[in-house]
Amino acid sequence: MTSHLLLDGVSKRFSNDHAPALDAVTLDVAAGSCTAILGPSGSGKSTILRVMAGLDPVTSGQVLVDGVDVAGLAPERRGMGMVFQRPLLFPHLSVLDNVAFADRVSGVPRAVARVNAELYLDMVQLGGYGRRSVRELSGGQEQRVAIARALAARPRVLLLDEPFSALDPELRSDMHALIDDIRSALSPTIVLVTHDRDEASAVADRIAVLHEGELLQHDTVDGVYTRPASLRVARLMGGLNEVPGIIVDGAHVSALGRVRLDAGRDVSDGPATLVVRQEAVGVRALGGDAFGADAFGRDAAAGDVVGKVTGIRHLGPRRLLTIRFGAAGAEGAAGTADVELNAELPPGQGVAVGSRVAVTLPPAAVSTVRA
Ligand SMILES: Nc1ncnc2c1ncn2[C@@H]1O[C@H](COP(=O)(O)OP(=O)(O)OP(=O)(O)O)[C@@H](O)[C@H]1O
Repeated sequence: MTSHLLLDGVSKRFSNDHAPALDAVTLDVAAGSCTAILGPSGSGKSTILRVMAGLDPVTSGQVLVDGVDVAGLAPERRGMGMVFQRPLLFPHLSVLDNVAFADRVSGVPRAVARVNAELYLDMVQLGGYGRRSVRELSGGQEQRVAIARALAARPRVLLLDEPFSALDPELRSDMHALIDDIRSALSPTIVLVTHDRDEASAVADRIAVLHEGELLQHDTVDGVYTRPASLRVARLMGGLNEVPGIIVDGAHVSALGRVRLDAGRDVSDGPATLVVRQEAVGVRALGGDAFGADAFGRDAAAGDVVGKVTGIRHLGPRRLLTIRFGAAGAEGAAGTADVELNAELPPGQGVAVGSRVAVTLPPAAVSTVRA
């Protein structure tokens, strides 16, 4: 029950007066995998799902399921199930009959359809709720029924359009676990639209980043976080550190000094902006204990660069430090502009505004983006 899904150069224009909602998007989703479509409001996330589902026709390009162009197929014949932000259940039907609906439409006798529906209700942990009216359900339960109803049509591709955005954080993480269960039991190909990067990384194997209808990057979760294809992707993924400079002999040179780059990256000479996640920056209080990411260790002094803490912001139990380098902070490479880095620290040892700290940038976490 799984299919390979390919968008090949898909564009969608709602009107000639406006920019396209999708602009020559090529997106390859492997059978049985889960891709999250992430992007700001208006970037084309819902449109991409709607053209996959056949709810909107493409302007150009193709949607291929297992290599077959589905342009001529009506939505219900594409082997896809869709779940929307609002569950859109049939209010006049019981929970069980909502889930049995797809079987009933395709001519399965009521008794058999109801037995099948029970199986899908069990899968979404609503066994025993079948006789209820949908009006008696909580928001999270309604969304589970909507998922069971989509699964009962045995889709090879499951399209989820922000289905959890109206739920509170605890329910959302229950739903993420439910998606894992569904993947283990049925292995459908899943495309999930979300504007929440934490949700994308919790649920998906890969993230596709959309901006103004353009696919900026489709990569593993680690890939989009630690090897962003552009500064826009880095920012959309919540990256805070951008250090302008120049690559010379395999190292990035800036106010941070020379930062060695992983040999596997593009290290050809020329202007480039260094990006490094705030969680990956190792910080050590000078003269004090080490803290920050353990992997860098307190003895990793060789690559350290010294700066001054100019700000601290609490992020729940963690803290986000702003550290300044260069003439206004501490030691920096002569002749280069001042620069700031952000470093996210786990709970534990304190550091005060004004303290001097040594910062380590592990080569595996450092990436560069061409200007
Ligand atoms: N039916 C339509 N008619 C005209 N323009 C549309 C239509 N649907 C979407 N658009 C436009 O296409 C672009 C992409 O819209 P879309 O709904 O796909 O974005 P989105 O990323 O899902 O946004 P959001 O996160 O706010 O839901 C927007 O500029 C939107 O105004």
